[in-house]
Amino acid sequence: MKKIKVIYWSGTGNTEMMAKAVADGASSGGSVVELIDVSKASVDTVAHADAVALGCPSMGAEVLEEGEMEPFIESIKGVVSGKPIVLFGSYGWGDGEWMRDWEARMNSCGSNLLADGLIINETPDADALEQCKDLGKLLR
Ligand SMILES: Cc1cc2nc3c(=O)[nH]c(=O)nc-3n(C[C@H](O)[C@H](O)[C@H](O)COP(=O)(O)O)c2cc1C
Repeated sequence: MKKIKVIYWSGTGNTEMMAKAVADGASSGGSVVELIDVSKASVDTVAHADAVALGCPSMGAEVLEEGEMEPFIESIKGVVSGKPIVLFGSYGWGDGEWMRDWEARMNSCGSNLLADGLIINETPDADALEQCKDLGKLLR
């Protein structure tokens, strides 16, 4: 059975809602799925996973959240080569630049990105949550 980790940071809950839906989709195939706040994740969490979903909203000026998510992504650079990964996150007023930069960064570490990063404007509606579930299914 596959071990799938959904690791996220969320300030006001929008990306957390996405993360729960991604985890829902990922578990629909009987895989073992764990939803983890990034503050409780480590390099080993990613290293020992068969597939990983990473979620973070656009923060700062089109960057990852800098206190926890940014250092975490930096820390996992050495263990993501070939790893099946999907990225997701909520944003406000931008055009998704943070996600494009994040994808490029994961690609440069050799990650196996299974889809384009899923970006949702502010609070996900029912359709957005379905998109999150579908994203999660790719990890199964
Ligand atoms: C400090 C701060 C910086 C932000 N910077 C951006 C930004 O550069 N681009 C953007 O599109 N949205 C930006 N936002 C909006 C958030 O990405 C948006 O509200 C998102 O839904 C928050 O997700 P969360 O509820 O998971 O924290 C920012 C929000 C905050 C609080």
